[in-house]
Amino acid sequence: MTTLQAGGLCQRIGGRTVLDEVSLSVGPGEILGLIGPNGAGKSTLVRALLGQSRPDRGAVLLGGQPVRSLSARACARQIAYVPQRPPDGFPVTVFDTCLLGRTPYMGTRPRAGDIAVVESVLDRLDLAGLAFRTMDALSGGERQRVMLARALAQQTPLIVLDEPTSALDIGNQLATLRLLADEVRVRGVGVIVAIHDLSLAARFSTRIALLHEGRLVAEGPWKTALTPQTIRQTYGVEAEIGQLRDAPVIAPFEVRA
Ligand SMILES: Nc1ncnc2c1ncn2[C@@H]1O[C@H](COP(=O)(O)OP(=O)(O)OP(=O)(O)O)[C@@H](O)[C@H]1O
Repeated sequence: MTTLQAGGLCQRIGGRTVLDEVSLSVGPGEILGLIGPNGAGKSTLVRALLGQSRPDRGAVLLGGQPVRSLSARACARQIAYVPQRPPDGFPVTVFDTCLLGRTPYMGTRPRAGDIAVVESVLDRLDLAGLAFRTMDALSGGERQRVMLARALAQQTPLIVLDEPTSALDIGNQLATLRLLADEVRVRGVGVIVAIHDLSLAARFSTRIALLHEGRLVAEGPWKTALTPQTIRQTYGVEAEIGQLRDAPVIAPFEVRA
């Protein structure tokens, strides 16, 4: 199985340091929850991990190879990506959008196996009823779930998701994270998920990476990475941390004066 490793990533954009010596890795069977306030550098880090940008310093290795040395097809066979903002809607059906996830394996046309994978993923995400609706005729949350379906159809050992639950109601947020946890448990994939909900991040991640002003300020199990001190330091809020039915609950109360 494939491991994604980043070492010493530094990036300056517009005269500001947005990534500062960031090192992390994710391998099979892990969910790394990437958290941090707005502007902390999560999306910038995700772009570097995917080989979509070239950091000023540091390296990203995918399966031991520099990610930017791999062809788009080789990369897409190893990492699926769910973007922060699904495309606004374009007149392509949900089915064909998911079929795009099979592109790294296809010749000029899909085979029966590709169609079967897409059908099965749409069933699993309860999207079969929308299969022949076009993307521009979907709600924001439905579009976001189709992007997740496309990533699952890609059947990669790694999945990187940038705020995949931002447009979802609480039921679909929970369903999405449970589905990722199942992928990790059943298929042994490795997941990096950037997410703002600290309770869900703590509950579903095997490790948390907390970014602040481009620096990794804490990394490890949620109980050590998410403390009242680290939350105060990064978000500027006073938070209470508790548990309900064994699930962590992290509630913000006061914004620090
Ligand atoms: N093209 C750009 N030009 C100038 N600044 C940029 C550019 N892209 C990103 N930045 C800045 O880099 C910083 C990190 O942005 P990034 O999108 O990685 O943050 P984030 O942690 O994903 O934030 P959010 O939670 O709001 O999505 C921000 O201050 C942002 O304004």
